[in-house]
Amino acid sequence: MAEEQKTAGCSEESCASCASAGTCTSKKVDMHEPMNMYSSIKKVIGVVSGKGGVGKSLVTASLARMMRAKGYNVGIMDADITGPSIPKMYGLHEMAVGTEQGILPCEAADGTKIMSVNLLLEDEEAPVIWRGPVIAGVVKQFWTDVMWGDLDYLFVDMPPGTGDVPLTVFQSLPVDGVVIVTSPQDLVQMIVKKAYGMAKQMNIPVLGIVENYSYVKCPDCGKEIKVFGESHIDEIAADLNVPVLGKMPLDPAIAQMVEEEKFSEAENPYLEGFEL
Ligand SMILES: Nc1ncnc2c1ncn2[C@@H]1O[C@H](COP(=O)(O)OP(=O)(O)OP(=O)(O)O)[C@@H](O)[C@H]1O
Repeated sequence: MAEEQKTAGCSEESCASCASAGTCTSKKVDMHEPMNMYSSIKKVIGVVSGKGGVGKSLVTASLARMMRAKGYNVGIMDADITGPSIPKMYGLHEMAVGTEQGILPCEAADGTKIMSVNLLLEDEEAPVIWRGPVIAGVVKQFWTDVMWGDLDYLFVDMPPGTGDVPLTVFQSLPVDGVVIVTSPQDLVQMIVKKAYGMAKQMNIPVLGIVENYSYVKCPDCGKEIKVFGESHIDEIAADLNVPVLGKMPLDPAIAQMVEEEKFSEAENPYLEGFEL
């Protein structure tokens, strides 16, 4: 294995428990890819989940909307290459334009800049059947070849789990922090800990946890029904010493914004009151 591969992303903790500890002579190597020369990005925030289907894309877009409503310049990199959902949420169906200098992200109605594989495909319904290294290469290009312009925040919607693409993003992009999205189910503790453990090993701060599908509010009596059972997110967050940023119900109003492709007008009252 190449020296860079061995050391890049090693944290002090992972070095301490590594089989090569004490004998490893290699120095840490910065594997970050160069940002496109027409980009200036102040903060990169990854949105991760230990498993699929927890509403990670919805939380990514909600965080982007929250910062956009505060007046920040915001971008979303849809790194969920095989399951891209961000452009549709914002009603974007055009193709991104490329120039000699790079690719221009598409702009949503609220000014959010978006790049996704769906904005590069002739047919947005065509499946992406690419092997891991090709997908990882595309994600890197979203950083090196996309002309993001001046952004205060770039949110990266990661594919679920702790596989190849999250690893590429963590190694190639200067990620300032991650937000973990989860749902209140049996396996949640184990799954959140996996996502948390990966960020820690990569030396990336965990900014907090968002619980989605926490409850459903009865439209008649207002009672909160815990469809997936009682939440344990507060205990898990306390155990990991990270804040809970929000608990989101399954909300038909939010689902409708997505369905109508009008997320650029969406407000998510369940994710407010914190700084990123
Ligand atoms: N709190 C919520 N209220 C209403 N609808 C929601 C909520 N959370 C997610 N949804 C809807 O559920 C669907 C799946 O959400 P989303 O695409 O964000 O999941 P995901 O975690 O990104 O999926 P995957 O990880 O498998 O790619 C979307 O149609 C989304 O609009």
